[in-house]
Amino acid sequence: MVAIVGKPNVGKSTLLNALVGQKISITSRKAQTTRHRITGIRTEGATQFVFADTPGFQTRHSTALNKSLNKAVMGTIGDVDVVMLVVEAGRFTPADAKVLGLLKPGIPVVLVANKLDEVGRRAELAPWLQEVAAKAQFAEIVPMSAKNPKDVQRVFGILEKYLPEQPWFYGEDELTDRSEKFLAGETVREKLFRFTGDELPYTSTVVIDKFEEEPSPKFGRMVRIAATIVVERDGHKAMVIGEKGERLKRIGMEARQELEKLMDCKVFLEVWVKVRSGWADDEARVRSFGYE
Ligand SMILES: Nc1nc2c(ncn2[C@@H]2O[C@H](COP(=O)(O)OP(=O)(O)OP(=O)(O)O)[C@@H](O)[C@H]2O)c(=O)[nH]1
Repeated sequence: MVAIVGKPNVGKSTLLNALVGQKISITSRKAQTTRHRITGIRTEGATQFVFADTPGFQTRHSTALNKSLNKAVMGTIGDVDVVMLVVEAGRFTPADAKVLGLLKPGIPVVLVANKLDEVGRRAELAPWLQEVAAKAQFAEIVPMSAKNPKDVQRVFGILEKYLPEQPWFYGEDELTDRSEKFLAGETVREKLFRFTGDELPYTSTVVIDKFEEEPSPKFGRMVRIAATIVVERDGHKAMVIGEKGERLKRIGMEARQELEKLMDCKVFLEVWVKVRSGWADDEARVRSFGYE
């Protein structure tokens, strides 16, 4: 069991997807796009790596949503064999220190200095590496780029050393223990953020209202999905819908195409947009949307 922790936007989801070898978690330029603990599984030779992705640790705002996110981080890091603490190479901020402070003593921590490709000259990194080495007893410090396949491959050999000998938890071909319904919500959310760029606040979410499966003589299997994008303001709703509904159409179309590939079946997807102002501050509502 490997936990991937770190403040928002350092590249945890990118790293998880690269390690699993297939897109499981969503990534975006916007901070805090990962809201759930997502398990990705990779079996390499005799070793099975089970990864837990965690939401970026939010320290700035303290809404009900953020409290629930922070609880999810705490829940993940308690019971794993090794923790990968992801930071950006050349930077160790107070937010990184805060995440480090949450880690349970006794569990080995591999410090991943990600986005190495953004560091101009590697020699410049040496003093920084020395500085961070003094911050804690890291099992290893790994400067790398989650976008470089060679670096990612090297990570398996590093993590392996910290894993116990025991039977595998999952089958060799399994990639995630997440349901298709969950993946449907994540996929719509990824497209939503991709097509709205930085305009839409991260408090917008996606709720799956319907997920019905039926056999189909023509396609083998068919799934009907209804999704609602919940935003906080009328202005955000207009933004999501776009001119003449173009943007919403695009979000729905791309999400449907991706889901058909992911689930290997015919998908009918309806996407609606609703306004719920202030939902991020309402604890009961946060729970009803599935964030505990
Ligand atoms: N240049 C470069 N960019 C990267 C690398 N890894 C991730 N990124 C980019 O960094 C941004 C954030 O990546 P994510 O994987 O979504 O980050 P995250 O830590 O999961 O973010 P949260 O979900 O907010 O916690 C995206 O634009 C990625 O493409 C890397 O090795 N090099």
